[in-house]
Amino acid sequence: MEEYALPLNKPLYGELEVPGDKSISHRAVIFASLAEGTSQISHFLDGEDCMRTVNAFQAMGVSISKNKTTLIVEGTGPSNLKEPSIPLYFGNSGTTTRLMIGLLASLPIFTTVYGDESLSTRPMDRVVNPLKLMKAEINGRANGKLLPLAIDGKQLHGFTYELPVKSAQVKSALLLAGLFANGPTTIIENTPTRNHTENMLKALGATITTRDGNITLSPLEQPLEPLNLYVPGDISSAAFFMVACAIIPKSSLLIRNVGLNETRTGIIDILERMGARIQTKNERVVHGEKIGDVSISQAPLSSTIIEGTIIPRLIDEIPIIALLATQAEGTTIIRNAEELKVKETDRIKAIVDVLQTLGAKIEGTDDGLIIHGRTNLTGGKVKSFGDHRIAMMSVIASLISNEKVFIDDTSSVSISYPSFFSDLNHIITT
Ligand SMILES: O=C(O)C1=C[C@@H](OP(=O)(O)O)[C@@H](O)[C@H](O)C1
Ligand SMILES: C=C(OP(=O)(O)O)C(=O)O
Repeated sequence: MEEYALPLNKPLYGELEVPGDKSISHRAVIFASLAEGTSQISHFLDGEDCMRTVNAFQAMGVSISKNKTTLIVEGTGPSNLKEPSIPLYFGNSGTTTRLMIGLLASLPIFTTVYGDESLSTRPMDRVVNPLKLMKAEINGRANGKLLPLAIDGKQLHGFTYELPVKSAQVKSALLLAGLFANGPTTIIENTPTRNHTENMLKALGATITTRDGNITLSPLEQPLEPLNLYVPGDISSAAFFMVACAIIPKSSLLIRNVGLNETRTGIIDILERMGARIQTKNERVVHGEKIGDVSISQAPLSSTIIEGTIIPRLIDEIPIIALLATQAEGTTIIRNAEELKVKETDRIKAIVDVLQTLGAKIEGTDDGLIIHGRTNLTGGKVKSFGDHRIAMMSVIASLISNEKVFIDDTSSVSISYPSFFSDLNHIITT
């Protein structure tokens, strides 16, 4: 058990820039590798998940070098990607896996892909089944539902597909496959999910239209252009400190250069709605993505209902939003968030387990959570289930608990936020 003897209830104060956005970092490596020529990606997130994507392209012969958080990618173009001689290991990263399955299915190479224990339980049929409709040849455990998978890549058929799950990973996998198909691909999305793939494809010269939830992509006729990209700060990482500031008295923080793409800013809407003092400033568009500074300070909070189209706009922030709700007056209800059950762990169960242990009044439902606030959190021994977002939520909970919180393992923070503890130490007042 690790001990969290961080200064309890000390305000957070100052300025900070969080590491690059995980979703954009993955996509930047993929498109830079598919482009022909040299790309430069600065403020890249060098967390474990994004490095899995880097390693996959290195195994296919792409030269990628990293100097601090700047990546130089010598894109080979799709036809020069080599067949990897060993299986590709995707660790804990759902995004790497789903996106790469889509791409690999459409390239003329044979690959096998696998992951860690958590990833090996996560559903892959959500990408494998539609790819099979495009005539992909993919086999794997449980009839292709689970890793490991063997992918016999070939030219696929363009198609029209209505997404049955609210998932940007599925959408992106099919768009990547569609880039090299023999006709256009249309994805119908009833609830908008993060649109970084579409934004980047547009910026790099692909023919793609997005209207009323219909995304239509034409196969590439010429190579993608190399990128020169600054990756905005990850709002999903900033969310931990936004919430910490909202619940610790006398806190005040400015987080600079945060990605403010509207498909990701549900956390800001919820903080505003619950009464936190939060403002975005200095908004601008950098390489097709909105970016700005976020200032936040503590204020009395009230409960809310979180459901419907906002859910994909804050899906990864639900663990920290649950903690926020324990500090708000009244009952907060989260619905339509069944996707939480197939993340790194069943996050509905994990959130309830951690917060109940710390004395919160919280129950899980089939598609969300009910949280009765406001409660003073006690200390206790909690398990993070090897899930980075549960570990970081538990650390923030320790900051407002009356007694010490012991967390079994926090090493998973390096999956999405390797500098989480040093950033926290930087803004914590002593
Ligand atoms: O496309 C992406 O980069 C991501 C999409 C989301 O997953 P789903 O598409 O499964 O909802 C999110 O939870 C994940 O952290 C990153
Ligand atoms: C769900 C997440 O990531 P992934 O699906 O890429 O593993 C996450 O980062 O919270």
